Amino acid sequence: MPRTFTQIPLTRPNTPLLDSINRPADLRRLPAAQLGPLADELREYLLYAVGQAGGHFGAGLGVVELTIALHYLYNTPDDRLVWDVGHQCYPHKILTGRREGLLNIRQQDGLSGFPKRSESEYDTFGVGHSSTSISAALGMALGAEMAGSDRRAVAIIGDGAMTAGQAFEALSHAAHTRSNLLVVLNDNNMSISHNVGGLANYFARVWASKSYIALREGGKKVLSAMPAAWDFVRRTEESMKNMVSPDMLFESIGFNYIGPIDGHNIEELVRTLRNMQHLEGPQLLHVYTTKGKGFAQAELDPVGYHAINKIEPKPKVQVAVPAKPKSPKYQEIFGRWLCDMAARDPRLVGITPAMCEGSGMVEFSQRFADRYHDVAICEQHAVTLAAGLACEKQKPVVAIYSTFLQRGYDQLIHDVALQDLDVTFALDRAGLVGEDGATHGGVFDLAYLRTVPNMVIAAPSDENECRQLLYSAYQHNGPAAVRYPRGTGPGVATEETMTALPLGQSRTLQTGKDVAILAFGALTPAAQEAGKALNATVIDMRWVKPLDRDAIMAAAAQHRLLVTVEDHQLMGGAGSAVNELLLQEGVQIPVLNLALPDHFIHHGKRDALLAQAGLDSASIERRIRERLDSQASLREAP
Ligand SMILES: Cc1ncc(C[n+]2csc(CCOP(=O)(O)OP(=O)(O)O)c2C)c(N)n1
Ligand SMILES: CC(=O)[C@@H](O)[C@H](O)COP(=O)(O)O
Ligand SMILES: [Mg+2]
Repeated sequence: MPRTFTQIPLTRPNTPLLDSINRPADLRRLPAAQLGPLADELREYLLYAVGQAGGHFGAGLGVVELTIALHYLYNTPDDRLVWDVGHQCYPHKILTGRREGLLNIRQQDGLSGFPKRSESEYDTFGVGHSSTSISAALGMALGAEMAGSDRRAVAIIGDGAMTAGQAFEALSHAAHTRSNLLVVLNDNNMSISHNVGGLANYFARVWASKSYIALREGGKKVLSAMPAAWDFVRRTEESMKNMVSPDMLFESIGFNYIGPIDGHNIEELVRTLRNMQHLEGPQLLHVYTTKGKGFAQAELDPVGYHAINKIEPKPKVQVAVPAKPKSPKYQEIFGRWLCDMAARDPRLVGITPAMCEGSGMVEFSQRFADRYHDVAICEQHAVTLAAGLACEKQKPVVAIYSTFLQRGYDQLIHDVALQDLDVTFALDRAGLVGEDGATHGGVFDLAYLRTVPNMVIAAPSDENECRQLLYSAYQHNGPAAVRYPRGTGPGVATEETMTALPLGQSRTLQTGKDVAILAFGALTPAAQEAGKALNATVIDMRWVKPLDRDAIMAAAAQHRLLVTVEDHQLMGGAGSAVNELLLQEGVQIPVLNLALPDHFIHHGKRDALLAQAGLDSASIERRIRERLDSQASLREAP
């Protein structure tokens, strides 16, 4: 039985067995009887390391035994393990030579919080977004077949990730190719929030069906190579399964379904996986686990312990510091606006694809339960569902992380914008997100949204602007997006009243000379600071689409240099939009576009990453001065 911990160790625990494993080959030399004690040590080390570094917590604790069993039985890295989402990969990283590196996970230059091909040969596929593992593992299985290799491919996917369409697309195709692919369904009955929907209910019923479990336990675990005496048991089992088991689902698709088994019973895991290892064709092993397993509070509160912050050491000397009122995060500004708006407008419907807490929708989900839809990890469905609601004159608000809306892009164009439907997109985590890194960067949305006819896009510069622009976008009768960043803003108090700000109208924050800074969104305070030092004009543009044409033309006429500032890729972003406008208008003026460069920005602290990209106030000021200097020297040149 795995041990249960009640405290996160703050000093390095003694883990002699774990320390002897520097690669999975070391693990494979252990006698099976040592795997249980190893799981205890691994779990304790995991608690310690995540306490030191912060990061995803509950999911990793839930797959300690599964990770050990898979690396024990499969010849990794030659055999391919593909982790879905990847937030549960910390035990995998510990066993694959990155034990000490875990202390710096998600920190700049430290390990990535997700599997990453450039980090280790054991990380067979880069992830972060969910529900890709079966497709990728199937591709690997087919690739092995083509190369005449007998290497195996295993996808490990959670019940949350299994709700997405792509997972089913891949299952269906795997059934067609009959490839040697193992899908391990790690079912803990949790997404980040409680997993919702028919599939989740189905899995829960299976696990609850003790009679089926008892029958299966009394019988044979793997249905292959079955002696004749098992025929009767098998027939009985088949009929039981038809009542309660998901093999109705998976077997009718074309998978050989085994399970559910207890994913914390390492002996049973090893036995079952070993039996399945050489079965031909697509296999699905259903494993039942507990999110947060082994840490009492996380087991009780898996939502709260999905991820944790680093545990800060207590200062030796306590200094009395006057408490500073905590600024709300943008997600809270959104959540409050959503409740206020819903109280006013009975047509408002709030939709989240499995990100209730992160999107600040907990209060809304409780107060307006009949108008709240957590659709599970189904971004595409979320967008088209909203389109359908809008057809019926309801007012859907899709709260979605910028990075995850990438999944719903065709739906946004084809189902929403093309029909000019009245859907509001609250795009959270726009810009760099920090510790989650490149997989989660919300740095493409302006490029992919502003090319779409009928879309309007707002980029608020502070908390009150966010509230007012959400209101304005909601009032707009058509598709509208409001993008705002992860975390807190500059601390501007929000006005209770909501005022619709005119579409495509900016506000001038200060008037200066020579330089006009056109700031889009969250970097406006940094731009303003730079603008003060430079005595520049600073305009909070508010809208990326439509642009405030008149303000830009006036700024171009009155200054020597236009500067655009945004936390988005340079290509296709707001600065590009300004360039296009100037070109179309035939205006010739030097322009400096300050935005993110054309490479992926990996994990680290958001502020530090922005500074490195030259987008903090000091860098903005320096880059503008450099441009002014080079313009001056150009003018002086003979
Ligand atoms: C496309 C996409 N949408 C949303 C998310 C955010 N997300 C990360 S983990 C997670 C829950 C996954 O649940 P499950 O697969 O069951 O794993 P568990 O955390 O339960 O181990 C969600 C919604 C994501 N990573 N990718
Ligand atoms: C793995 C994943 O996709 C989520 O857990 C994500 O890390 C949440 O990000 P936030 O912390 O910004 O809500
Ligand atoms: Mg789950």
